[in-house]
Amino acid sequence: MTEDTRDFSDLYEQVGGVLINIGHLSEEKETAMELAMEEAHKHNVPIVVDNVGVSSSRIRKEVANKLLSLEPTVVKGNVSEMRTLCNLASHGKGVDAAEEDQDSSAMKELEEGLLALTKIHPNTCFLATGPSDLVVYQSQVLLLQNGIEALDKFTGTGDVVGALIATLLGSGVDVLPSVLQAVSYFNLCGEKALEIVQNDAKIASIREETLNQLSLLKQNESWQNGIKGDWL
Ligand SMILES: Nc1ncnc2c1ncn2[C@@H]1O[C@H](COP(=O)(O)OP(=O)(O)O)[C@@H](O)[C@H]1O
Ligand SMILES: Cc1ncsc1CCOP(=O)(O)O
Ligand SMILES: [Mg+2]
Repeated sequence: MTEDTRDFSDLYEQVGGVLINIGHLSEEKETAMELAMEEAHKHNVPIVVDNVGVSSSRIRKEVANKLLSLEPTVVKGNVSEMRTLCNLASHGKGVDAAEEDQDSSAMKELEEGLLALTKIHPNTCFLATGPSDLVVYQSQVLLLQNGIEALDKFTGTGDVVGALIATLLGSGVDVLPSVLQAVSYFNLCGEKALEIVQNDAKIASIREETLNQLSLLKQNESWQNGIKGDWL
């Protein structure tokens, strides 16, 4: 909502959760993001960091590491971005993940990399998104399987997932259920959208219907029955 540090004292009286997205980075924003995290801790507000584009520049990686050292509640990114955070080779370009980083051996390597990170950052939950979504929190590992391919084709999908996690954390839901429900809810919105637009499966139609479903899917009280995933 803001990058103006003068806003912080008023906003922190109102917010339940904060989302720090490094997508549009600048030197000024780096300082603002660090301050936002310090203030969040003072106000006991949970923090989500979205490492947008971290595979594509040295500066982003430095910023991501600095933000990680400030103990966010959740750190997320697509699988290529999270490989960069683990110091694994990443094929990510710009804000996009690469297919080479999504196969099963790459996912196993990423799981091990994230488990190693949780040893250093036991209070942070890590989420790597893609065709399967890997959640690693302390020694727990969860692989989620909902979603549709089109969610990788339009920009801003990972951003929405980050916002949903911050919203759930901000309303008092525990860390692991917040991440699990946010990812699964968004991906089920995509699945429902594809079902609805099947005769018009153009990218903008799927996008629009996925966004419609953000407010509609929850009207089905048993939406959680559609969640697919396994503990590893
Ligand atoms: N090929 C895919 N199949 C199913 N779901 C996907 C696929 N790609 C991405 N998603 C879903 O889209 C959302 C955004 O993921 P992703 O595209 O990896 O992140 P980002 O937008 O940050 O690059 C996540 O909920 C993820 O599970
Ligand atoms: C927030 C932001 N800043 C620059 S591009 C972008 C969007 C990133 O998109 P996605 O969430 O699909 O990775
Ligand atoms: Mg995306």
